[in-house]
Amino acid sequence: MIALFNAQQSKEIDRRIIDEGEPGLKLMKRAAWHLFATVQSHYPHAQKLLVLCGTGNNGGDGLACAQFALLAGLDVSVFLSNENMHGDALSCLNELKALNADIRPLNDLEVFSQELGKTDLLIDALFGIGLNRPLNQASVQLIETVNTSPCPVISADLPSGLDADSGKHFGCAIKAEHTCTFLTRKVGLYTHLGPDFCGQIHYFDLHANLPQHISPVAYSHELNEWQPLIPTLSADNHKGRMGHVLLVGGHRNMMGAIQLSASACLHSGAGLTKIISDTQHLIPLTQQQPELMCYPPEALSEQLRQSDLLALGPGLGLDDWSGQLYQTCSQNNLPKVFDADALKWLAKTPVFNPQQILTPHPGEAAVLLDSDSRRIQQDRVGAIKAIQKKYGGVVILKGKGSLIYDGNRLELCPLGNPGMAVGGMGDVLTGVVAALWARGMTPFEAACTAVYIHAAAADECFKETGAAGLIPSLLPPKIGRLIG
Ligand SMILES: NC(=O)C1=CN([C@@H]2O[C@H](COP(=O)(O)OP(=O)(O)OC[C@H]3O[C@@H](n4cnc5c(N)ncnc54)[C@H](O)[C@@H]3O)[C@@H](O)[C@H]2O)[C@@H](O)CC1
Ligand SMILES: Nc1ncnc2c1ncn2[C@@H]1O[C@H](COP(=O)(O)OP(=O)(O)O)[C@@H](O)[C@H]1O
Ligand SMILES: [K+]
Repeated sequence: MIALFNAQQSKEIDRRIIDEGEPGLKLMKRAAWHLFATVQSHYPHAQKLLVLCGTGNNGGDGLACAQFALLAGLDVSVFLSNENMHGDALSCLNELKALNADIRPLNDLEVFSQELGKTDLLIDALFGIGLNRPLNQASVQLIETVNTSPCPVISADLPSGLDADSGKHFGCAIKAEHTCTFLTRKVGLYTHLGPDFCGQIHYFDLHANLPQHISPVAYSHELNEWQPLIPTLSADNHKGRMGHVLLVGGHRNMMGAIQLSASACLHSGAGLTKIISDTQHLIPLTQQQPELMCYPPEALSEQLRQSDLLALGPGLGLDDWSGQLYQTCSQNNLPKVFDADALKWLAKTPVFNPQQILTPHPGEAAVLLDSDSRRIQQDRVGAIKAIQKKYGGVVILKGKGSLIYDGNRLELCPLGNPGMAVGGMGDVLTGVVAALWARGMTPFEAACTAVYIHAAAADECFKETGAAGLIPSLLPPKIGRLIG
């Protein structure tokens, strides 16, 4: 399990550690030592190092790293955005000056660019967690110069330009091959655009005693911490114990959506997987997957009485046919998983219900909050909390760094890959969530376990097929194996 913090908490932790007697300069030197050790282990042949330093303590990390590199015999050039430094960063600057280091002001982008062309590796120490406003034009141009150069980058604490809280950037951000992050793991490294900019993340606690009473924004676990929570099967197991799931959706032309959910639900171990769908789909659905029990819309009320859990939305549609099914389902008090079009129906007449799991992607989250997906992505943590507050239950906000929130705990799943951005991938997740909840897990555990297993199955598949070959129908058998 790892804990994820935002910038304000990270600053508070930093301050407390210093207040308790650990000098800031010592922490800075340790951070710099890890930066330099990362240079040595990942770029052992680098001879010429360029260190890009801002005016804050992030710049201080860079200056202290420059000192280690210089003492180790590397050819080091330091570019300073501004000489206006203070505190520990100023001490590091003075130490470096005493070594007659090559320190230059960043006042000519052309000179910087030429130097970068002769460099084996860049240390990015321009901005850390102190970045709190949009970058000015000069900083944007500087970062773009770095990003268009072939020179590899190690970022100190986080890629400069990235928002430690949300994973958005403040105009643009440095694209690093490695990011060495210190004291806390920042949530923005793991969600939204963060993973695109960070490269490989290395965490260093700087041998400090982290204060325990600051609760993190979110946690992240390993897949194998969720798997043991899946109920085990007794020798005299029978299908009545494994949950009866009713899936509702699959309007005309959208049979595939409900079919994918149903297949995932079956492979996740549900005792009975039943479908209410367009009448024309009933025979093909059964022919393709004989284990499924398929019913026409007229059988909905009867089947609601005979099921443990309802999953509503994949391929449901938004017309009268869909609306009638939605009305009947929403009035029923079975536990419910809402996905896809069901979320759009829910947004029309919001109801607070603790017995539900909502699975929006950012576009659907925007509908639920009457917002737009760009704003959702810029503050995914804020968005999932707002949805949960408005609608209740457990919410899964999908996308890179999928979040799961129950009003109390926030989990971030770091697994998954961009090949998952293909129609039908979310329908598969719905089936897994429904099956695990119906099998007796708590809704939060079912949601987390399903998200991790779904993403892990997609990562496994990606290794075999690549991104383009990763299609949702390949996932259910892999999901079955991961569930066991
Ligand atoms: N004890 C410590 O002091 C430690 C600090 N550490 C480093 O210190 C960093 C935090 O240091 P700071 O709080 O000084 O923050 P930063 O080094 O991120 O920089 C803040 C500076 O950048 C300026 N700034 C913010 N947004 C800007 C923008 N858009 N355009 C131009 N300038 C902007 C601020 O006015 C301020 O001067 C961490 O990220 C980490 O790298 C680590 O060395 C761990 C220990
Ligand atoms: N870039 C990505 N990285 C990780 N996971 C992703 C990425 N893009 C999509 N996903 C995952 O793929 C699934 C897509 O779901 P969704 O958008 O609802 O698809 P659909 O509605 O077509 O079934 C979600 O689980 C989401 O988290
Ligand atoms: K940085």
